[in-house]
Parts: sequence; structure tokens; C-alpha cells
Amino acid sequence: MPGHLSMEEVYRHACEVIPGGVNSPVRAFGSVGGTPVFLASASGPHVVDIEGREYVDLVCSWGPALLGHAHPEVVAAVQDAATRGLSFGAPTTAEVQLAELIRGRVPAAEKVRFVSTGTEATMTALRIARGATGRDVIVKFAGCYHGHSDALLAEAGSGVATAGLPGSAGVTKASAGDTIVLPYNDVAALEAVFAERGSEIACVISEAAPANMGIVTPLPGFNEAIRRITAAHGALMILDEVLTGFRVGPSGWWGLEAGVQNPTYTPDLFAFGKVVGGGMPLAGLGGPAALMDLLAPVGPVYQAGTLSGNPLATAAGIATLTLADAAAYAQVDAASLTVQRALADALDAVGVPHRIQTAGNLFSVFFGEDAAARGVATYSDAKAADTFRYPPFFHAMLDAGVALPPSVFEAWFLSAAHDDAALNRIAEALPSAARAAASATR
Ligand SMILES: Cc1ncc(COP(=O)(O)O)c(C=O)c1O
Ligand SMILES: N[C@H](C=O)CCC(=O)O
Repeated sequence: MPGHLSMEEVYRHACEVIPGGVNSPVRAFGSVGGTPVFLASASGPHVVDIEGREYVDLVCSWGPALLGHAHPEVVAAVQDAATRGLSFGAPTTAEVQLAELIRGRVPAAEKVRFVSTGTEATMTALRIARGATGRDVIVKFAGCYHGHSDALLAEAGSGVATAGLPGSAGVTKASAGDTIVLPYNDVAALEAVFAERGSEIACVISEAAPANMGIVTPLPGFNEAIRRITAAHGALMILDEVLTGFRVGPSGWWGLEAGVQNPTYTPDLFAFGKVVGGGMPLAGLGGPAALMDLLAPVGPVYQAGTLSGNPLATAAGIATLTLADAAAYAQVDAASLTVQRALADALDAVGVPHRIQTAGNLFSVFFGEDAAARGVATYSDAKAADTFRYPPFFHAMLDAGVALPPSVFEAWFLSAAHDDAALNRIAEALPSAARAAASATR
């Protein structure tokens, strides 16, 4: 492909050789319109497109860039690892070190199996649950996204929500039939389904705090209720911390909500991803030895991966978790609060009813009277909000040099590198974006 092409030209060419021009649907501008921004580089709080335009980034690679893009120490760790080999397909001491770092933060993850994507982590967790219980049925919640394995795409959030799809073509009836989808935050629905089919249910999987239908904070006691009900029926609880893990705090959402010492609940299995790989393809699942040892080669539940525990990804994960100390989390939290306040002020100033919902330092905005008055507790609430206000809002921000997630159903991500200059640029961009949201029509 010739150099110095415009964004539109590159996109047109990309669409000829890559479906939709993108390698993950949420990167397309399907719900906001326009040409996806092709990036050339990223550093700290910024991304730079192929035309040389710099943006303050509020996507952060959909979560991993907790410390900002290309943190020098993380890059150095990866470079150093690369000099010793890109992939061995054999165990390394670094994998042991990363597993120990995770266990130090989430003690219930006594053993960790590394994979390359969050999808694999949740898929493997389901397989363990089925292997452990001898049952087939799984329960998930509408609007939660757990990656793109067959069993978990029904009424999924993220790109499935953005595209307005009920699920995916290509999933067998048998696979879909083994998945029960319930409304999020609805303890009565969960109790009812267990009362009826409890002996068939292998597990309940939930995002620790859903962040793929916008942020829908679990109502107080909801995660505890999942724990209580699953335990009563001999089913497993899988907490998907792929997005929240090591991002909203040192021990993820579970650490914030349940508390690490004497936790109010502990799931059977955790799924991790994103931050744990420091921007490289690495994810994992963790839990008590008795369950994790069901995995091959110890137990009968098969799982494998040529690139699992890849040395570059492991090095990035170790460097990131080592650098992600209390001060780093405090910086991310403070930056998030600053943007939330500026966003609320800008929308209030032009009279756009809205609700900003949070899960630790993650947040998203829902527009509309109902969302503002009652909040958003379910996927139905999220879809009923004034989503038409987001595209003009998004494009006004982009025009002003701030890259938001290109879907109202995605979270906004800050990093420890979002300094005053970056935060000021966001604050300066917000008033005109709020005016664009105010004048949007259905
Ligand atoms: C909560 C959650 N679980 C699982 C996944 C799947 O992870 P991956 O995209 O790495 O497969 C994602 C995001 O993609 C996620 O947000
Ligand atoms: N919402 C997704 C992950 O959290 C976005 C990542 C993707 O699917 O590309």
C-alpha cells in the first residue's frame, strides 16, 4: 500500500482486505458514523493517527493502558525479553512470577492458567465449571460481555450491543440452548431460574461490574446474591474481571466491593485480561487449586495454547503490575473524577439530562430523563437511554482532539499518564460536544 494516504483512502483499502476494515467490530465507527481513525503511534495519554493528528485518548486500548501508552519501563521490559526470544512454547520463571503477583493481589486465585485473550479465559472457566459439576447449563446476564465464545454471545454487550444484535449467527442451537440469559441486577430472576433448573446449572458468569453496556454498577448485594444462590445449588460463580481486574484497584472490582481481608463474597473462578498483560496479548483465569487442577495436564479438562504465557506478554504484565502501585491507582482515580465533573458540568450547562455511572475509576454517560432520574440498572435501561445524543457528542470531541470510545455502550478509560495538560484538553473540548449532544435529534 503506498504511503501518505488519507484516512479515507486507507479505510477504503482496509475494507478490501479486512472485513469491515477492522479486526474487532467495536473499532469500526458503526454506531457513530464516519471513518474509523487509523492509528500510527501512542504515548502516555495520547494516540496519533496516520495523518499525524494527536488525540487525548480515553480508550486506552479498551483498558490495558492503565499506566498510559508505551510506558518506558514496560517497553524496556518487553524489549529486554525480546532479546532472549519471542516465544518458547515452554514454561518460564516469568510466568511463575506473574502468577505470584496475581495471587498476591487476589489470594483466592491460588493457581492461575495463562491464555492469550479474555475470550479464552472465560471460555475455559465455563469448561472447568462444566467439568467440575457434570452439568451443561450456564447463566449469564443480558448486556454483559465475556468475549466471543459461542456460549457467551447471547444478548452480549460491547460490539454486539453496539450493532444492536441479539447474539451471533453461527452459534449452534445446542450451544445457545445451554445458555440462560437473565436481566442484570435481578436477584428474584436468578432465584427463580435456580428454583426451576438448579440441578442443571454449572455456573453463573457475571462481569464483576458490567462495563460493556455502559457502566452498570452492581446494586449492593447483587454479587453476594450470586455467590449465595450458586453455592446453595452446587453451581460455580465465575467473576469476569477481564476489564475491571487490576484497573479499578489493585485487586479489581472484587477487591473494592468485597474487600481483600475477610471478603463479603469470593467467586469460585476469576477471569483476568487487559491490564494483566500490560498491552500485550495475555489473559488468565484463577481460582482454588482444587478447581484449577481440573485443567490438563493434572485433570481431565483440556485447555492449551501455543502462545500461552508468551515471554514478551508476561514481561509486560509483570512490569505493569509492579508499577501499578497505590499512587498509580490514586492518579487514575483522580483523573477519572476530574473528567466526570467536567462532563457533568458541560452537560448541565446546556440542560442535557444525563447520568454518569461509575465502577471505581471506570465510567460512562447515559443521556435522557429516565436515565438521569432512575439510573441504569439493566441492559433494557441502557438501550432505552437517549443513545442518539452520543454520535454528535463523540464527533465533536474527536474534532477537538479527544478520542472517546466509538460507542455509547463502552466505558471511558483514564490512565496514570493523563496529566493536567491532557485533562485540560478534555475539559476544553466538552462544552461544544455537550452543545452537539443538546441539539441532537432522534
Ligand atoms: C468483561 C470482559 N470479558 C471478556 C472480554 C474478552 O476479552 P478479549 O477481547 O481479550 O477476548 C472483554 C473484552 O473484550 C471484556 O470486557
Ligand atoms: N468492550 C470490549 C472489551 O472490553 C472492546 C474490545 C474489543 O472487543 O475489541
